[in-house]
Amino acid sequence: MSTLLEVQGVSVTFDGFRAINNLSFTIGLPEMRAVIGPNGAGKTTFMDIVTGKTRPDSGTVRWGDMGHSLLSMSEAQIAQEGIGRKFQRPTVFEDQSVDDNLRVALKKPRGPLAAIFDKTSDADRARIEEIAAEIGLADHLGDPAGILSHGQKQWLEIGMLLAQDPKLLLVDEPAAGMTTAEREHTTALLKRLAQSHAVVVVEHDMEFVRRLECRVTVLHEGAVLAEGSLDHVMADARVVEVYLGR
Ligand SMILES: Nc1ncnc2c1ncn2[C@@H]1O[C@H](COP(=O)(O)OP(=O)(O)OP(=O)(O)O)[C@@H](O)[C@H]1O
Repeated sequence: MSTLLEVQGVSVTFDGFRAINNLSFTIGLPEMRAVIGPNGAGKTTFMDIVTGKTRPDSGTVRWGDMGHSLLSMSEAQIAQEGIGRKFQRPTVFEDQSVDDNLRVALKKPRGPLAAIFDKTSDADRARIEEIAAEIGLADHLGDPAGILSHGQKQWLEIGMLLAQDPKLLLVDEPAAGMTTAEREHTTALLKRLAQSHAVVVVEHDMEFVRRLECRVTVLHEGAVLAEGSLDHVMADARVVEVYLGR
């Protein structure tokens, strides 16, 4: 496993309030990591920093073998580098088919002619089918995304991220609102993806985190409070305090 992302000594202040406080965080490739922490711990702000939406006041964010700084890149450049983010609410194109949703998400140079003639090459076709099989929607390629269940929409959005060939996937509360069967499917999908990607899952649901069977980072007041297996961090008195002491 090599280091893919290294956040070091990062701080962010909003109107005098220090939301991220000297945060350091490293993730390798491949790896699955769960990030947990009470409300306001800084989980969303952490993802905003990695994707370039929020710029830290101090610290470094390095990426890849060459340790390129993400802080000098735009949000679009960071996405291009291979960082994909999935927000909690699915944002698929409801009127378009599953197939079309995946096709528009494919990473490739799109000149004006490609857009006009809308050609799908054999390689694109194969990639769409491969992704649809991976996310469990191979039998739904012709269906409008709007008729999919909540869970299926979430998987489609993960598929749309995969179409961009990311190295790192940031996934915000993937299990929220899912049925038990959908949660199991999601766990299996994320675990498979983590064999060849870095996957960071921000999640409040401890049962879901347990099923991911991965290293857990606990954030509190914008810094890492504890790190290790879920059992390890949950046995830490400081972690118990921040969860139960409020
Ligand atoms: N743009 C902003 N302006 C002012 N304060 C902000 C801003 N963004 C975040 N904060 C504050 O920074 C702190 C960290 O917020 P953040 O959303 O990162 O926490 P979180 O761990 O994702 O919380 P939750 O689990 O509730 O989503 C909070 O106290 C929040 O109110």
